[in-house]
Amino acid sequence: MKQLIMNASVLNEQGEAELKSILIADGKIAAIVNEGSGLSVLIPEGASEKERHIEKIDAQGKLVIPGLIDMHVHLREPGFEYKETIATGSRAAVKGGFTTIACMPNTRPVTDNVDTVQLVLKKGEEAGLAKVLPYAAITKNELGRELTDFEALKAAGAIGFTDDGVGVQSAQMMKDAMARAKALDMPVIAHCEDNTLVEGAAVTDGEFAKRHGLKGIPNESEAIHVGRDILLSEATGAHYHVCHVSTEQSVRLIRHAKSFGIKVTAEVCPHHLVLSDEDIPGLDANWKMNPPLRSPRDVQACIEGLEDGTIDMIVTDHAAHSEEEKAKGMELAPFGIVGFETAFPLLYTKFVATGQWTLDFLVRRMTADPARVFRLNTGRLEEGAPADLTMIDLEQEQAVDPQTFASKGRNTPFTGWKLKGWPVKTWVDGKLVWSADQAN
Ligand SMILES: NC(=O)N[C@@H](CC(=O)O)C(=O)O
Ligand SMILES: [Zn+2]
Ligand SMILES: [Zn+2]
Repeated sequence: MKQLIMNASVLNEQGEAELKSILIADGKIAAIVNEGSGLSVLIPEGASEKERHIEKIDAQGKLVIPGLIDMHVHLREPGFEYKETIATGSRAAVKGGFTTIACMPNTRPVTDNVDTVQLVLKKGEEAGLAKVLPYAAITKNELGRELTDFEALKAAGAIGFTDDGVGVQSAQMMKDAMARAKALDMPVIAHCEDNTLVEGAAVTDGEFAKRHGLKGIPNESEAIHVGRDILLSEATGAHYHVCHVSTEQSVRLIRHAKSFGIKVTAEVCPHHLVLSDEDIPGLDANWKMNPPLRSPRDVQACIEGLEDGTIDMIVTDHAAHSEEEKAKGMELAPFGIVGFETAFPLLYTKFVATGQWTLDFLVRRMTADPARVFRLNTGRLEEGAPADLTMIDLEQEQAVDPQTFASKGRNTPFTGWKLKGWPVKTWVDGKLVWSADQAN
């Protein structure tokens, strides 16, 4: 059946909002016409009764954008279903306006084999919500000792290689990985962390660590890998994508590499754009993630990097943990926070509502830019594109309440934050997969 979203506020090429009607047919955007053009332009003359039947949805002037894309998420299945499952994670994703999500391989077993890649794809399809794209591990068990079978993993449907959760410690291993990825025209996505510089620390090396007598994670532990891997990307020609950039030094290195035409791309998380270590209220592990919250100067560098295109896209690094795990305190709890259900309103409120960014800029960094970097057939509002769409109520203001999350994870530092710009409906391939007014 065809659907018509009427009175939708749509951003045009110039980033200006215009009122449009969007016709969806066969899971695709069939037409986008000026509001008020009438149905006659959409229904061919002599159309049958069936062709004339269109379900109408009145957007009432709300924003409709391409479905958000999140290229860095943890869905925990298989192996850690008590934290999250592919079904609960996908539901949290579409509730947050995300229609395509790429999940990390630090599951149990690690997604280092064909069966697990296929299992993730199958569970993603069964959930029938967001499009779930699996990454495969670079090394077996993410132990950094032996490369996985890149050819077979690509053939099974993996979209890139990463040992996220841990850095690949050996430069030779990373170089071999990039050479093989290059031969297969696949990206290498890297969690950048030199273990010899970290040694069990939980927070950044800075004011907060000093005040609480904690060991610190220095900026160089990230940037050393970024610098090393940029050189390896140059040597091998591989597409190298930097995970969750958090330091001024990493931004500087990536900017420099891009100016030399090296094939490096990068992502940043909302929390690294909005919070610094100075905001951490105490030893609450809901403020613990990897990389850690850095100094205000690093936050500023990440914002500037995103603004000038050094950093290509925003990702959530959605990483659910159980309440018991997070109750262990700052030093013992696992790293990671959830992100799907707060990302858009958080960034809209902090950067767009304040006038620092245009709405179009924020939307591009969460849709067209990740689609371009990872060559995905989505992320654009265009005739013929898949009908992956998100409707957002820019006026609705609401406090973040983790008890209402669709995710199993409640681990967020944003509890109680009053935010605007909440997603209200999400379509994937033309199917309405989430609607605020139908949610319980
Ligand atoms: N980001 C995190 O703090 N945690 C991630 C791992 C990771 O992304 O490195 C996790 O799997 O929990
Ligand atoms: Zn990581
Ligand atoms: Zn991650």
